[in-house]
Amino acid sequence: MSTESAPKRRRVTRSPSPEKYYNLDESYEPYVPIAQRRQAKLAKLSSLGAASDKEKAKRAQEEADERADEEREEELRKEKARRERTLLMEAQEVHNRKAAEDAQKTEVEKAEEKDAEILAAIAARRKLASDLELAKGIQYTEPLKTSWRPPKYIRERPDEENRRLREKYHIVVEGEDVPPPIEHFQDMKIPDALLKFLKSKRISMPTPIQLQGIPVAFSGRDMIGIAFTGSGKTLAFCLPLIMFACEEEAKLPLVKGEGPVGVILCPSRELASQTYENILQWTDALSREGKYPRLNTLLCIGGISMSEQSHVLNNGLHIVVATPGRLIDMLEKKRFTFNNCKYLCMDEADRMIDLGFEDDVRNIMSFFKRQRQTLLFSATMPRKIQDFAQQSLIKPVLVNVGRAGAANLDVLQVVEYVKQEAKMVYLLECLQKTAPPVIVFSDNKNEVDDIQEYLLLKGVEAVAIHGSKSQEERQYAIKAFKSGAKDVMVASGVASKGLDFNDIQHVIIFSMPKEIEDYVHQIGRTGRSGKTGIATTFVNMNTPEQTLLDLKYLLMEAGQKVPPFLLTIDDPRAVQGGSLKGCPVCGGLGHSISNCPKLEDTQRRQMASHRSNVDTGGY
Ligand SMILES: Nc1ncnc2c1ncn2[C@@H]1O[C@H](COP(=O)(O)OP(=O)(O)OP(=O)(O)O)[C@@H](O)[C@H]1O
Repeated sequence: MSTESAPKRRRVTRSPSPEKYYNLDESYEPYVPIAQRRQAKLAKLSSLGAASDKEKAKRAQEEADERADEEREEELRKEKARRERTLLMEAQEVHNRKAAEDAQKTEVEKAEEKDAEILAAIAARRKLASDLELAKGIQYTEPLKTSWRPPKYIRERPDEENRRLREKYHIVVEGEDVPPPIEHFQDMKIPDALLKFLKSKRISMPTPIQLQGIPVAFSGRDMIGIAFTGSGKTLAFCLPLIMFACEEEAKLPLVKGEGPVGVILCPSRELASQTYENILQWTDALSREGKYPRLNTLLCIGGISMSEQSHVLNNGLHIVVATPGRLIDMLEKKRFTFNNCKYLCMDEADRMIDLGFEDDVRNIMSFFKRQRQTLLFSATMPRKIQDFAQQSLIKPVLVNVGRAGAANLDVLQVVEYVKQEAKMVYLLECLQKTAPPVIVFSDNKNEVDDIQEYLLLKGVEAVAIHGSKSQEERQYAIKAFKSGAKDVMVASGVASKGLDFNDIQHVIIFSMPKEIEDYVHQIGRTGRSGKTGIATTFVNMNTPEQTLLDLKYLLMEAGQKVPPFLLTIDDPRAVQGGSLKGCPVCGGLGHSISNCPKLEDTQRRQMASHRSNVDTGGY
């Protein structure tokens, strides 16, 4: 509306109207003068006074009820508080009692309790058996039967004589009805053709692990075989499989699509290749004279083309030597089956069962359709792994030559303190100690490459091998080194376990591995099959103290010279008066399970949280 067009009005001042200042809805209360209000109140009061006695009594009752309710609530509140106080006091008492008990416990006892808790958590691991067997509750109770028997004179030999023989060869056995030790290959009923071949390789008398292990395996028994590096374990588990395969082939020849009858599992491709080569030599020697059948063996490892071995798969297959990954792949693709497989051997078994491979092993076991003979071999086998493995074996026999994890006594161990920056130069000097071949170990792949480069620059013929190299590079390095074309092989842990190189003169450990078991395997590349060798190890302030302690005790156990800087390291357990048992997880003598380098940090953390959950009732 335009102000122009509106009619002009006179501005009038008026008192504000109720419409302007108040909202005229139900809430509007007109003004009541005070005298009028007093009048109304009096009237109301007098009407109240006139209320019936009944209503008064009712109101009084309600008030009494309310008061009673309040009192009851108050009582309950007090009772609850009293109970809470009692519980708190009890908890406090328990806490005080526990604190007093703890205060009385020595540090050693506390440490032992903690170790026991960690061990219990490890023991709770799932049994090492196929999921199918576990699910169906299949449990075999008797070992497999074989037709092999020792000669009569050995069968009739008194137990006392068997015990004496074991003592003579430092063999410790555990288990029921352990088959007798046999001192001569001939008495093991090994075919002449094979004996002749072994003799040509200067293998004429069985080593301790062979003289007890082969009769155990020939008898069809499950076994755990532990003996130091280079003591001939490979023959001890391959020979029984070869003889078993011969027997099966003689009974009913295998045709395409049938077999294998036995499998050997290895933790690395290199070790599997080496075992495969050995089996080829031994089976060739057997069949050469025509009395024994030709056996087909398949190498089943990653990084190689399987089509090259199609001729093996086109015939009946007797033996498979494999690494877990490729084996599972082949089984899943049904390139062969384990329907008739009755022999499973795991070389370097502690590694196979160890955290990384445990599930693969279970998976592989689930492909077996019938009872099998299971054998586990290694130079290092901590008690905990032995116990764990034993639950999965049927009436197993433990054959132990020397302490599991002990160093080979044929290796002269030298430990030197070398500053980090001086290592390369000192390595050159060290290489002069012996003639080639020499292996240099470092667990760091980059360091392996650096060392090789440095040696090549200095004119040393060196090859290198580690897990990041291609399979061809790895094969080339091993071939060149084995053939003597190269003097030095620089290697990471991959080459340490089980590899059998001819007459290694010297092993140089450029970087001390954290786990003492790895050290034992690494120095074990020299001093094999009765020869002697030298191992030089560089340590410095980067080497963890507990590793140095493990090393110190290992040197002492092997009667080696302990350098002064190792002698000065005190063992906290000894200082506290604790017992100096080997770690049940890695076998290291210088620490307990709670600071075992092998128990990975994450696992330790998991266990700690398990413990605190139990402590606080958190489950
Ligand atoms: N009875 C024997 N007499 C002499 N030499 C043997 C005998 N048995 C095996 N050897 C030789 O000893 C060497 C080491 O054998 P093998 O590789 O089986 O040792 P290992 O115990 O498996 O060692 P590692 O623990 O390092 O794997 C091989 O060269 C093998 O030919």
